[in-house]
Amino acid sequence: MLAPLKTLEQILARLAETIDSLPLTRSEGFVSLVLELPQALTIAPEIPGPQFQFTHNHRGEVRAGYGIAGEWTAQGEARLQTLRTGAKRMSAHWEHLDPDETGFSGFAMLGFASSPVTDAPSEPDTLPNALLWLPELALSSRAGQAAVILSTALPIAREEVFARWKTRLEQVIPRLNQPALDPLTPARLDQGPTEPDPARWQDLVLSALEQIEQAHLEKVVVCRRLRLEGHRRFDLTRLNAALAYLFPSCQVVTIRRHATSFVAATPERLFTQQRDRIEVDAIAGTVCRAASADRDAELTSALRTCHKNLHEHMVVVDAVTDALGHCSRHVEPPDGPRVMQLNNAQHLWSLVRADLDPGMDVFQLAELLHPTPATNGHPCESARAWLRRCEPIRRGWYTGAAGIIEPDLTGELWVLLRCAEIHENTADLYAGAGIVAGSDPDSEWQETEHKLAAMSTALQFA
Ligand SMILES: C=C(O[C@@H]1C=C(C(=O)O)C=C[C@H]1O)C(=O)O
Repeated sequence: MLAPLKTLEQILARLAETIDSLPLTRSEGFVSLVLELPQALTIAPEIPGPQFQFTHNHRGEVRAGYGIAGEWTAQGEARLQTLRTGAKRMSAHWEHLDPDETGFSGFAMLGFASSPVTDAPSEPDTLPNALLWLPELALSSRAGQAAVILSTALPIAREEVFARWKTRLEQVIPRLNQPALDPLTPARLDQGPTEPDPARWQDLVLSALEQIEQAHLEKVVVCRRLRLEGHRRFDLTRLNAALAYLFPSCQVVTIRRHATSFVAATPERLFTQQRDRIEVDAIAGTVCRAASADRDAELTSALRTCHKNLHEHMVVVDAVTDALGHCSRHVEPPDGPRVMQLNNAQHLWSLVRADLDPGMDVFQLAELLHPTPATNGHPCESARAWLRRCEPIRRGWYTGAAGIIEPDLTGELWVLLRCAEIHENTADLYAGAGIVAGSDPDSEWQETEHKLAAMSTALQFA
């Protein structure tokens, strides 16, 4: 194994050898230079400045981006169309050079808030409503192989881009695969306010149930926010490592533009698109886990047979199947429900797969699928209107989506659940629960407690 400094030296030498083959004087577009890394990654380093990271332990995949080579932001009902226009231009004029024949290519991150409408003017420290982001330096690791991808907007002078890329490489490469940090003792976290409080939650769920009884709604997802204060500044490297360890089948997401970081460990894909194939996770219907194997098996079997949970689940499956019907040649019968077990909860989970109409891209699919009734409700517009009127918190990026966009504008988006906004030693955690006929306010509150435990447990180790 090469020492990190040796790796840096070799990559800088490779950059110097190859930079003259790049079309840097072209009048528009982007160019990416892909260089091989000697070793796969398990996690990407935390560096000050704009950064995103997606780590999936079971898949053995890491993708991360640092700095900004290109970015597009948007808000309002047309936000995804606006970003799509930028993305199409990027994709049409994006050249790759892969001298080491790694097979990796550049990628962008797409992410957006739950609602396209931001009521309050966004604070300087929050993420934009919707964001497409081509990083200056990206790391990609899968199947035991890894690459670093350097990108820039064109035209650019050779000296300028060389200096920029060199600075980024010097920041990132020596910190790859550093030995794991020594563990800290788990820290006590102080509970701050929870919004809505338990009394307001009761009112909110009862008022949702009234809407359901009057047949204005079939399902609506009610959410809450909990503030936790740590006794030390949360360390994102430790937090990512703890989340990846505790939730190996989830996508651990970190997005940071300013001082506040958005972090999630989500089990739910909005979709994965590979060429004309799509796969969607329909996840809804939740019970907790139990330490005793017998009790745990009882809970699993109760989940499988509970009418309320099955109904809550099928609302999502049907809505996803229906949405895919609008963009597919063939939608397969849903595969499920099976039970997805995480260490803090178990969910009913179905896979919905389809063969897409030709030419579909991530932006069109996100437009059709977001939000599913797993995080919003059904019928979609009535649930949205009710939530806008009654929900006491602003969701921000919680229940939005984020993921990786490939150069051909296919890709994968994850629903932003089990998440927190983190600033220094303060974390705002979010969780919600689907309300259908038969839901009980106290049990739904308990369900949000179990969901919040995903992040609060990991934060104790950060
Ligand atoms: C809304 C959340 O989760 C969603 C709601 C679920 C449910 O109500 O059973 C299950 C999984 C997610 O689709 C959350 O985690 O905050």
